[in-house]
Amino acid sequence: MISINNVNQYYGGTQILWDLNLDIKPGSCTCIMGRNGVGKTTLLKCIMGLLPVKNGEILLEGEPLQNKKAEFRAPAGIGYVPQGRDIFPLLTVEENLKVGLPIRKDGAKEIPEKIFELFPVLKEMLQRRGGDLSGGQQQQLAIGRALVLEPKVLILDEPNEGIQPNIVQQIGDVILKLNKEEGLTVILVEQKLGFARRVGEEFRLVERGRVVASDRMDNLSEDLIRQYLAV
Ligand SMILES: Nc1ncnc2c1ncn2[C@@H]1O[C@H](COP(=O)(O)OP(=O)(O)OP(=O)(O)O)[C@@H](O)[C@H]1O
Repeated sequence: MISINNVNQYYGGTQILWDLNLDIKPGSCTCIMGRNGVGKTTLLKCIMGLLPVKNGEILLEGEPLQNKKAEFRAPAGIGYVPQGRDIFPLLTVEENLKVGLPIRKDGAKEIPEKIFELFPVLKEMLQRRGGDLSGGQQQQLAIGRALVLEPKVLILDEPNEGIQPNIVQQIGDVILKLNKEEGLTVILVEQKLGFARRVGEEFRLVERGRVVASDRMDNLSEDLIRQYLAV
């Protein structure tokens, strides 16, 4: 579904991603894990075209993405929920959700009802400003906004950071439903091991800008956790 081949990325003179290779299977839920600062967010931003890669390939269903502008990602079928959510605080919930509609190829003008089935709180708060929502509600809005495009792949960067446990549970339920029942491919940067084990089928461990271990989540051993995740 998404293949990343030998990607190198730099901030100025500092190299962050080193010949990084990653393969995401269609219909899988893959957790990208690793300690703080190893390059997980940088990797997602490269996939989204928000950061340039020096060399290497990023393929979506075999099509190269790495030289295409960021605006190409959403119409190509990639939904993105960035770290820190990044909703529009002065726009209403409804306006936030409608932002992506013009990109839809089918010309749909209305927010799909499914968004409100997944996140009923968004329907109750349609006219509320995004910035007035709680952190958890903003996260649900950010996920809802990405889903309005009915993407093929949903990429989430630490969706549970700073979120209260009952909303974390709900976000987990939504990810499982989208992935297991609807076959949506999910890529998730996740630090919380319990959450990663609950929703993830596959893991990729990142260390110093490289993927150092890839396997099924069932095979995430105590040894790997000690080596690459424990602080
Ligand atoms: N805009 C930037 N300019 C320079 N260096 C940066 C920039 N953004 C990130 N970095 C550095 O790149 C490295 C990787 O950062 P990145 O945010 O990708 O890590 P991460 O694995 O997502 O960490 P975290 O779990 O803390 O979010 C870090 O050393 C970070 O300090």
